[in-house]
Amino acid sequence: MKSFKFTKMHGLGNNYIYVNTFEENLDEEKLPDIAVQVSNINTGIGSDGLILICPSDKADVKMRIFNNDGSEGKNCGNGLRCVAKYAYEHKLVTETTFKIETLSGLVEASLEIENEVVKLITVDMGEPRLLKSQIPMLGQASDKAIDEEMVFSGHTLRGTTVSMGNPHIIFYVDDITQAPVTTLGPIIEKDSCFPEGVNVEFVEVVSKNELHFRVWERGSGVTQACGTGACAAVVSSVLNHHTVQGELTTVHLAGGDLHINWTSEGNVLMTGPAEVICTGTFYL
Ligand SMILES: N[C@@H](CCC[C@H](N)C(=O)O)C(=O)O
Repeated sequence: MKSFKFTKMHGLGNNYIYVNTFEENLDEEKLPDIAVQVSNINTGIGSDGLILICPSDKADVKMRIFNNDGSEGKNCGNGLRCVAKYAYEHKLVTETTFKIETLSGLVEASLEIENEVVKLITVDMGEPRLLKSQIPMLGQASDKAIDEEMVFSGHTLRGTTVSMGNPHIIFYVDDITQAPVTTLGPIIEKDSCFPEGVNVEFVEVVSKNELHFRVWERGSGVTQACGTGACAAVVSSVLNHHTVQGELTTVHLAGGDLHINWTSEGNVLMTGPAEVICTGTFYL
C-alpha cells in the first residue's frame, strides 16, 4: 500500500495537509485526487486542501497548493507562512529571510524566532495586479474593476477585484455577521465573468486601520482565513478610500488577525502566525 508522511498545519484556522517532497514522492497526475482524499473529514484527515513543499531552482523552496476540490491554486497566503515555518524548523533553509516560489511568482518570507521556534512570519507578497486581464475577468482588458456594479444571478452588487497571484472580489457590508458568504459566495465563485473562478470576500470597515473579513474560497468554500484574500481586501480598501496606503491595517478574520500593509512602494506585506497541528502517515 502506498503511503506518505504529512504535517497538518494551520494559519489562523486555514488548515492544509503539508507534504515535504524533498523526501516524499507523489505521482503528479494523482495530486488532485490526493488533495480530495486527504481533505475529506470522514475518510481522510480533514483539511482545506493539500500543500506541497518542493525543491526549487529559482528560490529556496517552492509551494504548490491544491484546494479541497482538487483544483490547483496559484498562491496561498496562509500556506506561505506555514511553508516558511516548516522550511526553517526542518532545516530546508538556514537563513531567517528567504525566497519561496509559487505558481504566480517569487515571494520573500522573514521570520521572528523564539527558542528556535518560528512564531511570526512576514511575507512580502509583491504588488497587487488590478487590470481585468490580470484577474482574469471579462471586460476591457486594460480596465480595473473598482466599486463596479455587477449582477450575479439577479443580485446587483458593487465589487472590487484584485489579484494577489490568485483572483479575488471584495464586497463591502454594513454588518459582517450578516454577510451572504454561503448564499452568494458559491454563485459568484463560478460566475462566467471569471473564467478561472474567483475567491469571494466580504468586508466591514471598522476604522481607517481595521477591517472585519469573511471569505468563500474558490475550490474550498468557507474557510477560517484567507491570507491572499486579506491582502486583496486591504488593497481594495485603499482603492475605495476606506484605509490609507502605507499604513498598517489589522484584518479580523474568523480564525484571528492578520496585519497587512500595502506599502507606499507598492508591495503588500502580510504578517501573522503559523502553527503545527499534528504529523502522521497517510495511506492511499
Ligand atoms: N487560503 C488561501 C488561498 C488558497 C487558494 C485559493 N482558494 C485559490 O484557489 O485561489 C490563502 O490563505 O491565501
